[in-house]
Order: sequence, then C-alpha cells, then structure tokens
Amino acid sequence: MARRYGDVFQLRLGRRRVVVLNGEGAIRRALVGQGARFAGRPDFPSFGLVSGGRSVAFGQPTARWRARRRLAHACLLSCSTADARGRQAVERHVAGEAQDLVRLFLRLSRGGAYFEPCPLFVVANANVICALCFGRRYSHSDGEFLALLGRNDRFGQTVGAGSLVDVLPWLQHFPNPVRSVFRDFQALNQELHGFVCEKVAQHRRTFTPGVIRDVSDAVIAAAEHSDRPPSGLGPDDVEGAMTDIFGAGQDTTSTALSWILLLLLKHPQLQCDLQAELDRVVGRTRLPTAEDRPSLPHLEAFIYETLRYSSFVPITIPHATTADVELDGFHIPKDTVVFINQWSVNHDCRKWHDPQRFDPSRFLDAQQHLDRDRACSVMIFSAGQRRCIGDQLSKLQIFLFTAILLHQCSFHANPAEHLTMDCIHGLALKPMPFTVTVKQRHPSLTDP
Ligand code: HEM
Repeated sequence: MARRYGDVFQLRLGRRRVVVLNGEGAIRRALVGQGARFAGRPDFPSFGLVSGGRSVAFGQPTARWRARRRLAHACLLSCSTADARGRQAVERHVAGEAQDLVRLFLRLSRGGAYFEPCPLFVVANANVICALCFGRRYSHSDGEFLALLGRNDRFGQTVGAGSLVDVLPWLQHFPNPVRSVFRDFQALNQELHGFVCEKVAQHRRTFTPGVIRDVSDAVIAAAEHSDRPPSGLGPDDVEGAMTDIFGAGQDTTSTALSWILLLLLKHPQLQCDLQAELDRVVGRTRLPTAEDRPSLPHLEAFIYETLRYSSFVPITIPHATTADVELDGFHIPKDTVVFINQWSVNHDCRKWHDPQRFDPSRFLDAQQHLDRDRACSVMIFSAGQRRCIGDQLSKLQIFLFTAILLHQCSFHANPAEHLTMDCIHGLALKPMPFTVTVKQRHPSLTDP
C-alpha cells in the first residue's frame, strides 16, 4: 500500500481513522523530529487493562507516566546492562538457562527424535527476566509458570495492530468471538499483574535499605525509600512498571530466538560457519561470554540479519497523536491512531540491496568487521520517546543464548517438514511450529 499511496497514508479500521507511517524518513521525521506529538497511545479499552492501568507501554504520556517510564528504564539498566556487574548477572542467568536447555534438548533428541524447541525458549527466557526482576527461576515442568507464559500469544493478538477488539467497540454488547477475546484478555492481564504484585509484596516485606537484590528492589528503593522520590508516583506505579518489564521482556526475546533457530535450520552452511567462528574465538574448553562479542562479527551479523529479515515486530504498539500535527504535507488531527510500519524500513529496497534475500554478510564491511551503523539502522525496537527500554538487555540475551547453544550443539531440521517463513500473527510474528533434533558438539563441557 505504501508503494501505491506513499509513505504516509490513511485507512479506516472499524470506526477509527488510522494513519500508517512507512519508510525510515517519514517514521524518523514523526517519532524523532516531532517526538512528543507522536508519543501518545490510542484510548483503546484494552490498553487500560494492562498492568493494573499503570502500564509504561500502554499508558498515555502524562507527567506521571514519564516518571514511571524513567523509573522503569533506570532500574532495568542499573540491574542489567549499565555496568560490568549487571552484565555479569545477565551472563550468569543466561549461561545457566542455556545449559539447562542443552540438557533438555539432548534428552528430547535421544534416538534421533524430533521435538518442538520454541516453547522451551519461552521458559528459558522468562526465567532470565524472572531472575533479574524477582531473584528466582522456575523449572521447565512448573505447571503454574507454564500456564502464565502460555497466555503470551493471546496478549499479542489483542494489542497488535489490526486487532478488532478496540476498533469495533459495539462488538462488546452481545456474545461473539471478539467479545470472548476481550474478556479473556481482561482475565490474563489480571493474572499476570496478580503474579507480579505478589512478588513485589514479598520484596517490600523483605526489603533491606542499601541492599539491591534485583530490579524489584531497585524500583522499590527509588520510588519508596529515596530521599528524593520521583514526584507523583505511588505503590501502584511500582507494580505497573514491574508488570510491564516482566510482561514485555519474556516473550519478545524468545520469539527472536525462535526465528534465529528456524533460519539456522534453513541455512545449514551458515550454521557450520558460525560454529567454526565460535571454535576459533572461544575454543572448546569454556563457554562464550559477553566479552567475546566484538570477536564474533559473523554471529552478530547473523543475528541482525534475522531481526531485519523476520521483522518480527512489524508494526509497533499503536501510537496516537497528542496534538494536531503536520507531516510531509499532511494534516493529522489530535488523537489519530498511528501505525509505525517497522517492516517497511527493514525491507526498503532504497536502503537494502535485495531485501527479500537472507544475507548476513550485508552487515560486514570489507575487513569482515560488523558494520555497526548499518546494524543499528535495523528498526525493530522503534524510535523516539516510546522506543523499547529493553533493547540493550534483549540484544545481550539473544547474543549469549545463540552463542552458547551454537557452541554446544548442532541443530538439524526434520526432513518431513517444510520450513517456512509463514507466521502466526500478533504484536510479534511467531514462526509456525517446527521440530528439530539436536546433537552435542563438545562432550567435555556438557553433562548429558
Ligand atoms: C527482541 C526483543 C524486543 C523487541 C523486538 C522489542 C520491541 C519493542 C517495540 C517495537 C516496542 C514498541 C515501541 C513503540 O510503540 O513505538 C517496545 C516497547 C517496550 N518494550 Fe520492548 N522489545 C523487546 C524486548 C524488551 C525487553 C527485554 C523489555 C524489558 C525487559 C522490553 C520492554 C519494553 C517496554 C517497557 C516498552 C514500552 C515503551 C513505551 O511505550 O514507552 N522490551 N518494545
């Protein structure tokens, strides 16, 4: 549609007028050039149900929301990627989960059996976020934790662009499938928020001033025990911020891992090349660490190409204009819903040579170093005032999980299946279910 109607066009979804922004230029002119005016969220009923109505991701940009977002961002960074201590904590949690995955993979592959890997990524990744946020992890067979995580897909299907729940509000007045989705959404948000509130309450009871165990403690310390607490924030902002960090952080990164594995299976020669790079740089006597990152440009290039090619968050969470605004000669009234088409940036043939081709080498320069500027121009975390606050953490997690799993195992596709880029739609695009079998590469490092 952008090719036909231009980078800024309008469509109607139910009762709502929606402006769609395409291409890097128009998106940056809006989100960065006129950031505050494009930083709103639509007044959709479903958005008010997230994180007890105190969401960072789904909240309107009021002064209180800005303070909540700053609090969440600063505390997440301070416990993860801001300094060496945080990065080591992330590394410790990911290494533990990745080794647990290797053991599970090998058990499930006994006798050459095939199994579905993606649900296991969800648990492993949620455990990393859970450990960072609440200082604990859960077993892959914990029924309650699995049930909580199993609701992710339904969440994404309700809040993703094109969901009918919010644009056809009259569907709420009589029984129909869309109303069921909405009621289900209400219940799953209450459940997730309840889980987080209980964890935060435990942290408040055991809080010791001066001792920060995890992100919950950092948020409680800043909001409730500081000499200069952020003005206007209450206990429900602490719980809202924590629900957002836990909710947003556990599903997205595991989706990235699913696409990485699918593309490794589709490109077995690239898998071998990456393993050769890992063996050369890391050797066979230790696991890859974050410090190896600059020495593994092919692996980094593979990851960025997966983010670009899959563009698995094709459209951000819907935005809304906070005032009347002019963009590229168009007048857009206040409160217009705005979709940001990230996919169009990553598949723009003005920006990428042969964008429909999966080719990690596009991110390497003549010396085979990672081209950082090019890598950073992949748009998957959005831009401007609503840019994802978990970008650094998720990139580190994706790198560590991929490096450790590839170093330890080789992954083999099921010849009875056709590997496709077709996907399940929601806020994030997920691969169709597929199976693999796994072989161990380094017997010395993994206890089967
Ligand atoms: C590969 C992983 C991830 C991807 C692709 C991703 C992508 C996104 C996107 C596209 C948005 C919406 C931006 C917009 O509406 O313009 C977003 C928002 C957000 N993300 Fe992420 N995200 C990832 C991981 C994470 C993680 C690990 C966390 C937290 C631990 C996180 C926390 C958030 C929050 C709180 C927001 C709301 C920001 C706001 O509305 O101001 N995300 N993310």
